[in-house]
Amino acid sequence: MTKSTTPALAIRELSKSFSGYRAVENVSFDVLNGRVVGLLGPNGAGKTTTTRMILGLAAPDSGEALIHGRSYRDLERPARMVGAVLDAAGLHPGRTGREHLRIAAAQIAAPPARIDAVLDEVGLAPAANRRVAGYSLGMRQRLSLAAALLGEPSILVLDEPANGLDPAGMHWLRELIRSFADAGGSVLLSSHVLSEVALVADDIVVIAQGRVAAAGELQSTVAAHGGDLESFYLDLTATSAGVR
Ligand SMILES: Nc1ncnc2c1ncn2[C@@H]1O[C@H](COP(=O)(O)OP(=O)(O)OP(=O)(O)O)[C@@H](O)[C@H]1O
Repeated sequence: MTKSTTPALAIRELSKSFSGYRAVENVSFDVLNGRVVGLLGPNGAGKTTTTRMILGLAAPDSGEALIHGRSYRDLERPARMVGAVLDAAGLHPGRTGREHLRIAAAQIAAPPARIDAVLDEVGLAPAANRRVAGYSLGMRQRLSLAAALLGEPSILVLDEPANGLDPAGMHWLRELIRSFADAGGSVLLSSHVLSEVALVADDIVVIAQGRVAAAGELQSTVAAHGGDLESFYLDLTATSAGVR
């Protein structure tokens, strides 16, 4: 893991508009080393757009997203720094899980031995030689996570990673995230499942209508409000029920 006193992720006044529509406005927050940060917000709040800017998949209009002090596009070996699970839709149905990982490993020059290691880590080894077309949603999520772990990154950016996982899978994912952070890694976890976030996150960032509505250490932030994470979240986002 990368040891550093700078934040693993430093999001600084990020803004992004689409055809004049301000999807993300002046968003700033940090993800510190060894912390799990839950990124929460209603549909259309700007979470995915923020995540895409962190990963260099969308260019901000202003502001910056720094990964250990550098933008994603300036990283020499980004997959060794950041692993991302955005959605499982990009998987080719005709390829096996192992073939997917072989291609991904070659792209980032990860040693072939990593393929079996990550298959074991995500519990997909028994299905590795089956075509992705026959995978359940939860198995596809596990495969995406395996690909994210190939480069042994110190940061994980996960967008709805629990989608499709069964209760045992959710428990497994929580343990994986927790042990990743306990070993010094950092996790940005975007999720609508508040109960999952409450169980695993150290810090939360709530985005509503493109802006940061609240950010801070989970327990103290929720305690200061009184009630639980759900009532806190619902109060903060009450004006943005329904998509923008
Ligand atoms: N490529 C794009 N072109 C035009 N508008 C976009 C584009 N990407 C996102 N938007 C708009 O920006 C806003 C923020 O979208 P974003 O996907 O970031 O929200 P989100 O918080 O991830 O939502 P969800 O929880 O539903 O995934 C939405 O109003 C969306 O319609």
